Amino acid sequence: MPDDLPVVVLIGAPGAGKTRLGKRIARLLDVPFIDTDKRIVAEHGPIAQIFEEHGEPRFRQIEREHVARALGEHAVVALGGGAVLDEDTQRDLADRLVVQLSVSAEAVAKRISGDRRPLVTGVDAWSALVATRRPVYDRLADRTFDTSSLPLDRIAADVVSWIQETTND
Ligand SMILES: Nc1ncnc2c1ncn2[C@@H]1O[C@H](COP(=O)(O)OP(=O)(O)O)[C@@H](O)[C@H]1O
Ligand SMILES: O=C(O)C1=C[C@@H](OP(=O)(O)O)[C@@H](O)[C@H](O)C1
Ligand SMILES: [Mg+2]
Repeated sequence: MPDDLPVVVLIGAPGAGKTRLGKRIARLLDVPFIDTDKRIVAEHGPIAQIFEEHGEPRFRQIEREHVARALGEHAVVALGGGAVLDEDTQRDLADRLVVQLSVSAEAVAKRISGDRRPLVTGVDAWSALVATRRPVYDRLADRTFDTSSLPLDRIAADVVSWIQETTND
């Protein structure tokens, strides 16, 4: 894998586990971990506040800048769930190794209760959001791993094995 490209990019629904699993996958592979949302928050403050004060389009603009930068770094990169809506990001992801993390509505319900994500106000809102995005996630992903029922460590190990098989070909 070239030094200036991500080892893997994680995409998928909010609550699928991109942030948590990304951290574990990076640790197992001994490479840096980048969560684009974390960088956005460090620079601009809480995501809910950006949405409130400047609106979603401004958040997507800021997000695109951070995604573009992260996609040029050697790391495990976890994107926010809506980052793939950007057409430039879709183009960029076409030649990166991309893993989609998926989760069922039943499993996500527990994970998103009391959530601070502005677009995820409940399971119905989550389901509607994911239904519109699913074709994009599916089109961009080289492989999908479901996170609904297995423990995080097991999924991280499965993703790492797959990355190693794929990149050793
Ligand atoms: N495989 C899993 N089993 C149980 N809980 C999980 C699993 N993956 C993620 N979670 C939980 O779901 C919540 C959302 O995970 P997070 O990594 O923030 O998702 P994302 O970044 O995809 O929105 C966290 O509380 C996390 O602990
Ligand atoms: O799905 C979305 O549009 C969003 C998902 C969040 O990230 P996670 O998918 O990591 O929760 C975060 O980027 C923001 O609240 C918007
Ligand atoms: Mg996340």
